Formats: sequence, C-alpha cells, structure tokens
Amino acid sequence: MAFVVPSGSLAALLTNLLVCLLFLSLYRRSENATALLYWAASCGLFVVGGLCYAVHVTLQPEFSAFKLIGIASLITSSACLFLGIRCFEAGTCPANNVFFLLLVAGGSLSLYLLLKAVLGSADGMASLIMALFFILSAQRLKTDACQFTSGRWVLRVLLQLHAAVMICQGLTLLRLPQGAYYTTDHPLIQPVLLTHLMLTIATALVLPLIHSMRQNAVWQKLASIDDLTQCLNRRAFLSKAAQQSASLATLEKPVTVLMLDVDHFKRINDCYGHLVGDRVLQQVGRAISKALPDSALFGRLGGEEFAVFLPLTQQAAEQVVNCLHNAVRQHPMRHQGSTIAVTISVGAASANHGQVPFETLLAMADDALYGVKDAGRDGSQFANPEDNKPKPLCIING
Ligand SMILES: Nc1nc2c(ncn2[C@@H]2O[C@H](COP(=O)(O)OP(=O)(O)OP(=O)(O)O)[C@@H](O)[C@H]2O)c(=O)[nH]1
Repeated sequence: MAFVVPSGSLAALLTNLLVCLLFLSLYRRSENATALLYWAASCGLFVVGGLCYAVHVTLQPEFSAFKLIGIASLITSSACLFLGIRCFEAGTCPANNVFFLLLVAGGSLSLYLLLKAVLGSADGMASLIMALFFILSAQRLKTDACQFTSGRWVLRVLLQLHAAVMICQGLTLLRLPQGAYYTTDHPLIQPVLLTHLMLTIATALVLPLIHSMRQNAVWQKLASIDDLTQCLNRRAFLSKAAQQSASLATLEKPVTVLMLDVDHFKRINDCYGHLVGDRVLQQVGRAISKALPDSALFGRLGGEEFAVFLPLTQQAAEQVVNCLHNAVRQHPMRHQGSTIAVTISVGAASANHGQVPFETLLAMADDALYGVKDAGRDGSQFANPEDNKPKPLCIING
C-alpha cells in the first residue's frame, strides 16, 4: 500500500498544475487581475514544492537542498494565495506585495530551520505555516462588507476547511518518523490528500466565479456613474427612478421628481473657463448629494442639469428642496481669492399616491423648471399633478 500516498501526491500536483494553467489563461484574458496571477503562482509554487520534495525523498539524503526548496515553495505557495486575496480585496495589487512575499518566504524558512534545529524533526511545520496562511486569507474575506456575500462565504468556508486539512496533515507529519510521509500507509494521509484535492478543485472553480462577479459589478458601477460629478448618469438615473416609481405606484406610495439646473452657468464658463465650470458642477453635485435624504436617487441628466427622485409627498419634498437651495448657496466656489456665487433653479412634480407615471412627472418637473427660469431663477416651483400643468405652489426667490 506504500504506493497509495505517492499516487495521491501526484494527483494533487497534477491538479494544482491544471489549476495554475486555468488561472494563467484567465489572467491573460482579463484586465487588471493581479489576483489571478497570484493564485496561479500559488498553485505553480505548490507543484514546484511537491516535485522538489519528491526528488528529495527519492534521493533520500539526510537533509537535502531539494527539501529546503520544496518546503520554501510550499510555504510561499500559500502566502501567494493570501496575496491573491489581498489583491482581490484591494481591487488592485498593493505596491508592497513582492517585498511581503520575500519576507514571508525568508521568515518561514528561517522558522522552519529553527524548529528543525530545536525539535530535530519539523516536516509538519510547513503544513502548519500553510494552515496559518489559509486562516489569514479566510479572515481577510471575513472583513468584507460589500456584495457577493454568498460567493465570499463559500470561499471563506473552503479556505477554512483547507486550513483544517493542513493542520491535520501538519500534526500527522509531526508525529511520523523522519521522511516517513511517502512510505507510511498512515490512515490520515490518504483522506488528507483527497480532501486537499477536492478543496483545490472547489476553490479553483469559486475563485474565478467571484472574480468575474466582482469585475461585472465594477463595470456596471462605472457604466452608471457620471464621470465628473460621481452621481448617477442620465441612463442609470432614468432607469432606476422609473423602476422605483413603478413599484411605489403599485403600493400607492408618494413620489416626487425634481429637475435642477445651475443658474447662468454659461456666464461662469465664459468668465472663469470650462475647468472652473467643471469644478462648480462637482461642487454643486457634492452639496446636493450631502443634503439629500438616503432614500433619494440623484443623477446628472447632462450639462448643468440634474434630477432627483424622492419617495416623498410634495409637502416633505418642499423641505428637501429648501435644503438643496441652502446647501448650494452655502458652498460657493472659491477661485483665485474671489467667490463664485452659485444658485440653482428647481422644477418639481409630485404624485402623492403614486398614480402618475414617472415620465409624466419628469416632463411636468421640466415644465415647472422653465417656469422658475422665467420667474427669475434661484427658486423652485411644484407642478400640479391634477391638471398635469405646472402651477406655482411655492416660489423661493433668492
Ligand atoms: N464646464 C462645463 N460646461 C458645460 C458642461 N456641459 C455643458 N456645459 C455648458 O453649460 C452651458 C449651459 O448654458 P445654458 O443652457 O445657456 O444655461 P445657463 O447659462 O445656465 O442659463 P440658464 O439655465 O437659463 O440659467 C453651456 O455653455 C455649455 O457649454 C460641462 O460638462 N462642463
């Protein structure tokens, strides 16, 4: 039965090699996915470590350089996985990763040699150090606070199981006589290797899956955000607001739509230049975002025109509109020692029982906005939903 363990080890090495190639091919196809490269390196180093260890066992010297390289590669392998998780979390590669990797490899090897000198036998220490990296990786995922909760939960469990398997392997090896790993038909070794295999395969499937889920979410976010102001862009705002409006309508809940326009923005551009104009738009966007309640949707429709969707009655929305005027006034732009006064005009339309389609509210709010501009700007006007015509219910002129 002595051949059972080596064949299990060979299967583990082959699996890691295939996973390494899978991650490498994914890495070549995806952009900015350093995590995949680290995960490929992790499996690659595991194969190198296993092969070096096998050469050492075949030659069977008392203590060979192959064993040392094998142990170092195996430990660095799990450290690479940890770095892959770090890159994944950061969304990019932290600058100090390579230095950290060298530190880990050097530190772990020194620890190994120290334990070897003190204990006489420290074969299992490599497995325990690997377990430590699996635990650290799982911990890193545990602190995650955003989406993909289920994918990350699965990955965390896989890493924790892997850590448990490595601890079992480590404790088993520590109790075996020197070099007996490949020759003893120990009852624990075979299940440990099998579990290692299955966990590697499972992790190899889950990792790219959550990686692509994350990429998709990042792209979706990029596609829905306005570059300049960081609020929703036109397409995202209109589609989200229409969706929310439809679901609120079925519940007969109130809905208010605001159209906001920066007053005399052309003058700002003409006087100070387009770059300053851009900064004014950013400032206005920030001020409005901060002043809005959490339930609001806020987007830039284009140019100096913004829109807000509020799940509020007209009465409640009027207070929000007042806050928006104040917020914009209280955050004037400073440019070369002078202050650029900025005001906004707001057209609004409410449906207190959600019975008016979103598109109609938007058009009514737009009409109301024209009314405010005609009335002199820096004010607001609510359209009357009953006759579908803008009617001045509230004018605040600055
Ligand atoms: N800096 C900058 N200017 C922009 C941007 N988009 C549109 N504009 C400018 O915004 C100006 C809008 O001018 P108008 O539509 O006449 O509006 P206004 O001057 O604000 O006048 P009222 O709305 O009537 O108060 C134009 O000069 C556009 O070139 C942008 O992203 N950045």
